[in-house]
Amino acid sequence: MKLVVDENMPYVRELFSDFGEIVSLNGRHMTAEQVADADVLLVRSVTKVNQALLAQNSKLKFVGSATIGTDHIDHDYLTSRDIPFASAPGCNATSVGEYVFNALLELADKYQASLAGKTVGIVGAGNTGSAVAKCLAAWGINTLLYDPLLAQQGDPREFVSFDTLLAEADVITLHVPITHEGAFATHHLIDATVLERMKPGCWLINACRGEVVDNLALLNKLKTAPFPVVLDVWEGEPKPLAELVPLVDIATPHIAGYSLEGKALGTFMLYQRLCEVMNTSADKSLTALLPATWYQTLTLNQLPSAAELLRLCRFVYDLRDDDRQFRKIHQIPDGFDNMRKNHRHRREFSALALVNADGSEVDCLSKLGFSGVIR
Ligand SMILES: NC(=O)c1ccc[n+]([C@@H]2O[C@H](COP(=O)([O-])OP(=O)(O)OC[C@H]3O[C@@H](n4cnc5c(N)ncnc54)[C@H](O)[C@@H]3O)[C@@H](O)[C@H]2O)c1
Ligand SMILES: O=C(O)[C@H](O)[C@H](O)COP(=O)(O)O
Repeated sequence: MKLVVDENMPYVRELFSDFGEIVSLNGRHMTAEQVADADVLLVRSVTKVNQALLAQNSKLKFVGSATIGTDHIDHDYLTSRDIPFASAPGCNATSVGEYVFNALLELADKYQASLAGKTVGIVGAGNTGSAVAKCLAAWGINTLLYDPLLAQQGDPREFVSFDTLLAEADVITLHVPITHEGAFATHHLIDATVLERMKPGCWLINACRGEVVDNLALLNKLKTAPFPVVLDVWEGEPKPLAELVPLVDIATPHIAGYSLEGKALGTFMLYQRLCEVMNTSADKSLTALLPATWYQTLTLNQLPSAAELLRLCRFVYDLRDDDRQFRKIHQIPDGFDNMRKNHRHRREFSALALVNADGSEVDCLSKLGFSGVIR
């Protein structure tokens, strides 16, 4: 079999070599000719999988996307061709949760604000929104959930209306898929009108899809009435609105989900699904592939202050490094994609084991709400 895969997918050879020949390609520029004789196609979010890409291929047996979002997939077309498809729901949700938590700590530090008194409005309470809520709950930070679809489905959590969210949230963080139709379409959910309705000075974080925020409206707002903004995703990726970048507090190139664990789990979930489709047993283990837990001696109090917590979070993942690099490269041709391709995968908190300088165990990660072994 021939497997055509996005070159930015870790552990593909370790997991899929038994199935046949692996051809790694640039996902953004994959062509119909390149996939014409593929038996299996494994992509990430930058490959549009549709009739234009697949029309020349009559033997495709499986398409997988190692991502949470599936807006790049023409599901109807795959169904019409009877081609099995799998994505990787939730694979990088912890990574996004930790990114948003780190971003909040950075903003609090920059503006000398306390997170304790803030109310964080989470738009979309699925896997990534819930991961953010978990981190915040562990620190006693008040959250409001807005997710009319889950509310309608009888999810037992408490939800608020969009009006309440806008009226009460001191921070709004976005965790919805990009959708263009229906009562709850998310395209430009945050537009000029909504930006005016947010509480004055409300912080805004977008780590879902760029088009959920009207970037031009945001630019115009920031020019006249600046407020704290974190953008991991941009309208028009890989070419973000150049004028917008200097006006936001933290700017990164769609890497909120780029922990090693998150990316690896995406690949692994496709491996499991392909094994099912091919009726073969999945005998490989993700744990065996990931590098060992790493250890570090830090001097920390059992209940870290905000400053200590920030230091710990920066130790695991210093968001400022990605922000600094992004500002330098975002206008260079291919800068956005090259930064993503060469991104040094950060580890999640679950991969970290901490001991105090005196050798005692540090308990603060459980306080953070992150799962994992703490030694
Ligand atoms: N920046 C990144 O690296 C990154 C990583 C992972 C996912 N994402 C994006 O984030 C999106 C969400 O991921 P997830 O794992 O939480 O997905 P999910 O499907 O688990 O949850 C999305 C939630 O949004 C809700 N929703 C849909 N429309 C809504 C609306 N108009 N208002 C409020 N809620 C609405 C849904 O009911 C659902 O509960 C993905 O679709 C993807 O586009 C980005
Ligand atoms: O939907 C997702 O899972 C994320 O947006 C994903 O992490 C984006 O990364 P990419 O697929 O572009 O490498």
